Amino acid sequence: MSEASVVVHADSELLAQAVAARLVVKIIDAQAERGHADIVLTGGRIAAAAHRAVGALPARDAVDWSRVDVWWGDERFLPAGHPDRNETQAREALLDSLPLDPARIHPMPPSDAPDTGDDPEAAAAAYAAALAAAARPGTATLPHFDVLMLGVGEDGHVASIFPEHPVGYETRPVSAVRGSPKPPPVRLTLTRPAINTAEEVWLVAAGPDKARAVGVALSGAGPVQVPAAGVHGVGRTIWQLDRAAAAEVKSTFRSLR
Ligand SMILES: O=C1O[C@H](COP(=O)(O)O)[C@@H](O)[C@H](O)[C@H]1O
Repeated sequence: MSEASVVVHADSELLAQAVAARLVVKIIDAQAERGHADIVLTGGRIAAAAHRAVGALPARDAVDWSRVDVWWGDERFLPAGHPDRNETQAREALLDSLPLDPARIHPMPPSDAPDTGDDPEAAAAAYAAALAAAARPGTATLPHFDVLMLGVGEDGHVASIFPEHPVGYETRPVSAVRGSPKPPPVRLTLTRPAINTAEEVWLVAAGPDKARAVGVALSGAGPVQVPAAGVHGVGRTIWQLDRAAAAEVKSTFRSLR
């Protein structure tokens, strides 16, 4: 398991810009190394700000967007185009402005998909099949994720893995989530074993409401109690925070910007 590093930025705007810059460089490096890149997006407010920041970066043109596969770490199980879907928000904030190959954008199924309909378990299985179809040679179920981004909830949830929820024990790569404590109640999520195959996992959090969850997650909490404590990249795990979110992080971890 990789050691986590923590990078703290002065405020949420700088954090979003730094995440965006880091993402563009990561994609450029992955394309140089492998010919293409697989990135996993997250939802939430700081993710939306980072997506907008990528769109505003001149260096975005150094990426060959036609060779980027876009996946999601979780989704709110709602009809296609619903404004609360993580996919809808990412498309509006960034994806619609990039020359991506539509066949390489892989949203989790909506609740009105023609094949899986309003059945979240069927939708989770369909997403698992899409991931398996793109699996790297020699592995059965998942692509090589160059970078997988995660927001962090006030309760310490990541993706749609909520504290003490049965999904915290799931071993399949994708799961339906019923009874989410945060609306909407039905969601889809990559599970902890799937997340932990990514080369880099970035946990991104801003604002004072996240300080407690971040501090506890970095203090050795259990992964079912505090899901943010249980995720890591194979190569790197990077917590990218603003000062407010980092307020309860022990000083040994902090690298102030
Ligand atoms: O519902 C969700 O919330 C988290 C965190 O969102 P934030 O607005 O508090 O930053 C997000 O990471 C997750 O993808 C999303 O589905």
